[in-house]
Amino acid sequence: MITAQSLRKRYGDKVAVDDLSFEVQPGLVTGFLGPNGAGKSTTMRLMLDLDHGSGETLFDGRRFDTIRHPMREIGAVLEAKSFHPTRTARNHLRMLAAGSALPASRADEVLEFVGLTEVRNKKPSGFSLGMAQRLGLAQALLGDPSTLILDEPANGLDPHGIHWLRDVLKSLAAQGRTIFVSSHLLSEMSLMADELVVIGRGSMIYNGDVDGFVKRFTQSTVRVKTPDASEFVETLRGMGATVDTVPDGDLMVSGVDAPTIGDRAHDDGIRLHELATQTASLETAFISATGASEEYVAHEVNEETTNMLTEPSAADDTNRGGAA
Ligand SMILES: Nc1ncnc2c1ncn2[C@@H]1O[C@H](COP(=O)(O)OP(=O)(O)OP(=O)(O)O)[C@@H](O)[C@H]1O
Repeated sequence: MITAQSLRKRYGDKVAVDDLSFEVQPGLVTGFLGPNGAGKSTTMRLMLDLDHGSGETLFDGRRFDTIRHPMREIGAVLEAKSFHPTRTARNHLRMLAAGSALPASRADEVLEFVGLTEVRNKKPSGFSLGMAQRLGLAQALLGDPSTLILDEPANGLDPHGIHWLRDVLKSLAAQGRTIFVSSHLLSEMSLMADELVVIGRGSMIYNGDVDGFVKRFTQSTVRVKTPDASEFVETLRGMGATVDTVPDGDLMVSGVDAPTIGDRAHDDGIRLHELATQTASLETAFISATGASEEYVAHEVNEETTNMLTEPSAADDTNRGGAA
């Protein structure tokens, strides 16, 4: 288990991580989410003593600096391409294995596991981002650690690679390991993570299970298919529901749950052909939860803002005229 307590980090006047405390449980995948610049990488660096700040992180009750062979307990990948510039992938891992009193054969095992056996004698400087991610994971798994901390491990992987990574992390968690992983791929995170830590501008927004996050930050909608729609709409609005009609005539109802709608339809003799609760996506919940804490806000995409990219300004016209 990881216990992070009161983590804080400033860069000059800027507070990058602001009093973050959370626990990461073994046996589960915990996703670490936040908009760009929210402080995820800084938090991970603080956890691993790679950055100076305040607060404390305990791994199964012990501080990082008291662990004799950290690679055998904590596997981490914070930067995809941080490998020795001249060594081959295999030698890079063999050196690390030696430093942690692990057998050299372990390098080949983890290379095989991540699918890099064919390129093991090549230098990682020539690797694609996806290959570098696989090598990073191999490095993290070298010491068969009980804890994994991975910053954006899916970045650069193709769809097969992402699918593979998900299966790997879920099965490592099922073995009882503690997995803490950041990602911007929310659809992937919704398939992979059991728990979430969500931050914005360095502060905690949510810590708990994925379903709880979606429920807290979105409103579920009930799709109602009925031949008596025009009659039932008024009833539903009278119950305080918000009702929209979609093109096929179904009603999209929010503010009242499906059992309440079904009971009322039954009482009023309304015929229901379908009643389905539609839960919002993790992406919708993320946007709702972190919108106010977004640091880098782009223009909304509409015709006017798109034209900013394509229409030459008056000044440009003048310049072009001058140059002609
Ligand atoms: N070395 C640094 N010097 C100054 N400011 C920094 C430094 N590193 C990070 N920051 C600032 O700290 C804040 C948190 O950055 P961090 O990289 O931890 O965010 P992040 O959540 O990992 O972002 P992203 O999702 O874009 O990778 C940002 O505002 C960033 O500009």
